[in-house]
Amino acid sequence: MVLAELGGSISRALQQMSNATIIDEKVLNDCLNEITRALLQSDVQFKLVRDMQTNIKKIVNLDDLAAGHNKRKIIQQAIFNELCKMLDPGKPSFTPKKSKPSVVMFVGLQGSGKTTTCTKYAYYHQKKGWKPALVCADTFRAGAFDQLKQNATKAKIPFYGSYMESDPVKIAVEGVERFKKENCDLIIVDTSGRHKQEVALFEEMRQVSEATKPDLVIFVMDSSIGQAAFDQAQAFKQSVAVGAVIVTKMDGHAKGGGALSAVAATKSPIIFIGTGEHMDEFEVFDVKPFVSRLLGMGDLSGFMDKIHEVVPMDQQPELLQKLSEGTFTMRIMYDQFQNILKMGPINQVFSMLPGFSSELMPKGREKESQAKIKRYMTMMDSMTNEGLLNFKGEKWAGHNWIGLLSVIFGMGQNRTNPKLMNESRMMRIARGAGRQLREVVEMFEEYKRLAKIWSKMKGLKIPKKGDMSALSRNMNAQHMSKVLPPQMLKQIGGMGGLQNLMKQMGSNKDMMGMFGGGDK
Ligand SMILES: Nc1nc2c(ncn2[C@@H]2O[C@H](COP(=O)(O)OP(=O)(O)OP(=O)(O)O)[C@@H](O)[C@H]2O)c(=O)[nH]1
Repeated sequence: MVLAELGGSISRALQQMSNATIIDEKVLNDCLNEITRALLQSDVQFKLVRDMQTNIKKIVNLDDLAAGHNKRKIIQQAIFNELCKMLDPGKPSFTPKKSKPSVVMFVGLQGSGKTTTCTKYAYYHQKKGWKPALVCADTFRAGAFDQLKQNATKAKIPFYGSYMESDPVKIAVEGVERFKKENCDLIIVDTSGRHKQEVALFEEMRQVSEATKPDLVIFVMDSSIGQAAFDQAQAFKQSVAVGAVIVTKMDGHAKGGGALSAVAATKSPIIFIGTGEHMDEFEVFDVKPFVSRLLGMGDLSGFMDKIHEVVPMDQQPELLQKLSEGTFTMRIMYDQFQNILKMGPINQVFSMLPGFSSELMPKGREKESQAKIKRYMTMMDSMTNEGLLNFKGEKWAGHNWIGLLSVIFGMGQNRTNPKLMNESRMMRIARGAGRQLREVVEMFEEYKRLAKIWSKMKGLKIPKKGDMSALSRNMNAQHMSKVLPPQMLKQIGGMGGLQNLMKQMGSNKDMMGMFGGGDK
């Protein structure tokens, strides 16, 4: 994932500092130099990096800190805050209100992903009960209207545009008027991304903006543009009142530091990120959880939200009921595998867990893990005929997705040969699924390990959507150590490392803040 390397480098710099016995000027400088180098390599603008370094040095004056102060904590907090500051211009963007018509104009260079992002933005709001509409005011690029029309049709969103009209201002005004009459509450205007001359493009943006009077102008940028981001964002800002940024292609291999520069240039927050070509690959952007993930501190609230997002509402009470009965069946495992596959890029989910930056997840493992789940599901499909999906190998109580993920990533406990059922039944399952007997045995091993791990998760309940208090009450190192899979605990540095991590984050409340939580 984008910025993963940056996160990895910063985490390492912090870790090295934590390993030092005494935190003196040299240790602090080494740590800051390492972070500076990482930021510059990620294409973050030089001035921003220099300012960050100066600010941290101002906050962390080692001479002034009395002996009793936890210097590590203060330094880490300062770095965390400065990174957040870089991404947070300090004022929120305009937020459209449902049932009150808002006009949102999208600007950005051709190829930035503007048209795709317009549809994603519309689709996102449509799912939340809005009535969005799309207007294509790009008359420069042949095919622009067709592309928007195609996207809009797929998402069942009304659209407006013209093959004949060459005046973008006229189309924009007509489209906005029409959709206002039709009571649409989110009217999205897509604009050109290229002109014969750059000056003409910016003049056109100014005119469209003047004529449609948008409530919000969103600047769309490709995360891979590097150092060019600052100038590009600033150029748009000088022509129109950019109020928010959306960064696209965060799923690629770009360095991504340009995103930070765009925030500085426009003094506007990033509100969403694009993480793929598909309509659903679009995420709300929150600074604190993002930086938290970047530094390998996890984003538990995002993780929980993701779970609530993918476990269908109607399945949630039934699942919880079954769980409280303490019965873990193959059917439950099957359903949860299905949900995990829906969770989207598994890497992304993984990076929300504390102790992991996404860099720690080796490339290629993602596909392997997904293939493994699919393989197990095929075998379980063949069990349906055997009536085995209600099979209960272990009694268990409590549930935890961290455990499930750990199993999928092969980080569970020692393998033991499960004598769960006789060989002839297993042979039948293998034949039915067109797989080897050894693979069926492997699946049962996974099942057994899963049940065993989950049985240890008793007590950590997934809180209701938006309610993090239950989780926060449960959060102490002792509990976390039981909840985290052994491999993950090892990554953090064992019980000591976990206690350290939690101490460094300060109180539970602070920690939930770091994890993007707190009751919302
Ligand atoms: N991987 C990935 N591809 C994306 C993302 N967003 C857009 N794209 C792709 O980027 C390419 C360009 O996107 P468009 O939406 O056509 O770009 P545009 O900026 O609207 O271009 P103009 O309409 O010419 O101004 C398309 O192939 C999109 O599918 C993203 O978040 N991730």
